[in-house]
Amino acid sequence: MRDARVRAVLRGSQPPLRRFWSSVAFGVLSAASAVALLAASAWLITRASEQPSLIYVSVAVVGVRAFALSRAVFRYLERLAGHDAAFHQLASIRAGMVAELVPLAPDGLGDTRRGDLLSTLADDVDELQNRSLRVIQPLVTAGIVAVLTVVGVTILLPAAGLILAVTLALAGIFGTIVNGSFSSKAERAIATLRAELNDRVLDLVSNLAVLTAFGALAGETRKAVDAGATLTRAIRSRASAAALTAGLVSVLAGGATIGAFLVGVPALDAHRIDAPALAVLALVPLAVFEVFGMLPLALGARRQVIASAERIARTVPATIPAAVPVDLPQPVDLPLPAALPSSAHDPVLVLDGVTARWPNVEQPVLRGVSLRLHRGERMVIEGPTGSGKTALAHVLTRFIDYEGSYRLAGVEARDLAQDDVRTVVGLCEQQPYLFDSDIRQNLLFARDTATDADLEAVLERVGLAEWLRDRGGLDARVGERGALVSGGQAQRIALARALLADVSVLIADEPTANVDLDVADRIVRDIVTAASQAGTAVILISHVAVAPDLVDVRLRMEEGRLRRTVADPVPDGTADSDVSPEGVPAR
Ligand SMILES: Nc1ncnc2c1ncn2[C@@H]1O[C@H](COP(=O)(O)OP(=O)(O)OP(=O)(O)O)[C@@H](O)[C@H]1O
Repeated sequence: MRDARVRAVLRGSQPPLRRFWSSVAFGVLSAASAVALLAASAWLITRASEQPSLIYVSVAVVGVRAFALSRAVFRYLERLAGHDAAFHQLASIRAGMVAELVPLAPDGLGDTRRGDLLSTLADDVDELQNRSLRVIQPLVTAGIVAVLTVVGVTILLPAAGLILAVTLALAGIFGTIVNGSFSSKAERAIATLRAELNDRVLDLVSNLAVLTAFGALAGETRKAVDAGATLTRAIRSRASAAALTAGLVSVLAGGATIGAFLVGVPALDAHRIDAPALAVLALVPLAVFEVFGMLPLALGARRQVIASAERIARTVPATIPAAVPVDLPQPVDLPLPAALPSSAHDPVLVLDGVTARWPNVEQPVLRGVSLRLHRGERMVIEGPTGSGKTALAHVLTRFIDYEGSYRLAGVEARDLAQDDVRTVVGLCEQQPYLFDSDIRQNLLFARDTATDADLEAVLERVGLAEWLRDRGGLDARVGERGALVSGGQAQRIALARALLADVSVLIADEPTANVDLDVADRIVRDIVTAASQAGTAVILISHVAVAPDLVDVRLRMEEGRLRRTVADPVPDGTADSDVSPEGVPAR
C-alpha cells in the first residue's frame, strides 16, 4: 500500500477544483470540437459532392469554420487555465518543501545528498505538475469525449457505435498493457537516474580542483557521462514505448473505420443511413482515437508522477530527528539587548551538564559539558580532532538540541526562539560559505540596513581595508564559494559578517584551518581584537596555540568532555566537565 506521506505529496500536488475545473472544461470542449470538426467536414464534403443547393450545406459550412476556430481557442484556454493552476500549485509545493527543510538545516540534513535535494526540489516538483496536466486532465477529457462520441455514433447507427466502443476499449486496455510493459521500468527509473546525474555533475564541478590534483578527473567525468547515457537510454525507451502505443492506437482507429464501413455500407444500401452519415461514421473514429490515445500515455505519466512523489517523500524527512531542536509554540521573548547582563560579573552564557547528540546518532557527542562565559570574555577551546568542539558550537547556536541546561542571559535556551538565540550567539563556520556575488552582498545579509561606510568600517576592523582598496571596493566579486578570495580572506569576510550582525557571543570554529601559521596568528589576533572592540565575547575553537595575551579562559575538549588545560590548572580529580570553568574575571 502506498505510504501516507506519498499520498499526502500527491494530494498536495493537485490544484484545488476551483482553479482546475475550467481547464478540464476547456479540454473537453477542445476535444469535442476536434471530433465535431471532422464529423462536420466529412458530412459537408460528401453532401457537397451531391451538389445540393447552398442552403442545405450552409449550416455545415458555418459549423466547420466554428469548430476549427473553437478547437484552437479552447485548446489555448485549456493550456492557459491548466498551466496557471499547476504553476500556482508548484510554487506552493516548493515553498512548502523549503519550509519543511529549513528547521532541519544544517545538521538534520547530514544524510541527504545535495544532488538528491536539487533533483527533488527542481525536477521532482516539476514532475508533480503533470499529475493535473498529463494525468487527470487527459483522462477526464478522453473519457467524456469518448462516451459522447460513442453515444452520437450509436444514434446514427447502433452497430457502428458498438464497434467504436469495443475498439476504444481495446485501445485503452492493450495500449495501457503495451505502454506499461515497455516503459514502466524506465518511467520509474527516470527520476532516480536524473538525481544520480545531478549528483555526479554537482560533485564534478564542485570538486574540480581536488579531482584534477589527484588525476581522478577523467574517471569521475566518465561516471557522469555514464550516468547521462543511462538516463538517455531510459528516456529513449519511454519514448519508444509511447511510439509503440501510438502505433497500436492508430491501428485500432483504422480498425474502427473499417468496422464502420463494414456495418455502414449495408445500412446505406438498406437506406437506413445516407452517404454523408456513412462518411461521418467512417471518419469520426480517427478524431476520437486521437483524443483517446492519450489514455495509455496518461497512465504512464501517472507512474512517473508517483515515482517523483516517492522520491520527494524519501528525500524530505517526514519527521524532525530528535536531536534537531524545534521551537516551542510560544517561545519566551528575549528582549535585546537589555536582556544581556550589563555587569561584567554576570555570565552571558551558562552551560550546566550539557549532553548532546548528532541527529540519528545514538552515542552522545557531548557529555556533561559545563561552562560559563562573561561579557567580552575571550575563551579558547582546544582539543583533538573529532572530540566534539564543533558539536559544542552547534549546541550554542541551537543547530542541535541538548539535555541539561543552557542559559542565555539567564533564560533557558530551549524556551527561546532559535532565531533569537542566533541574534545573540553568532558562528563563524569552519568553512565559511561565500555567495557568488560581490563583497557588499556577502556582508549585507548579516545586517541589511548597513551603509557602505558601515561595511568599509567593519572590513577595516578585520584587516581587509587594503585588500578592499586593491579589489576596487565593495562591488568586487568573491567568485563561486569564494573562489576569488584566499582561505584567510574568506575567514575575515565571515568574521566581518558576524561583527555586523552585532552578536554578543562570537564563536569562531577553526578560523585558521585553511591558512599557514603566520597568517593564522594574525587572523586570531584580528578576531579577538575586533570582537573586543565591540564588547563581544569570543569562543575560539582552535588547533593552533593561541598567544596567552589573547586568552582569558583556556579549555580542552576530549571525547565530548570539557576541562581546563594544563596552562590553566584546576585541583586534582576535578579536571573534567562536571566542573564549571569559572573564575577568570572578565576584563
Ligand atoms: N553531522 C554529524 N552527524 C554525525 N556525526 C558527526 C556529525 N558531525 C560530526 N560528527 C562526528 O562527531 C564527532 C565530533 O565531531 P566534531 O565535528 O564536533 O569534532 P571537532 O572536535 O570539531 O573536530 P575537528 O577539530 O576535526 O573539527 C566526530 O567523531 C565526528 O565524526
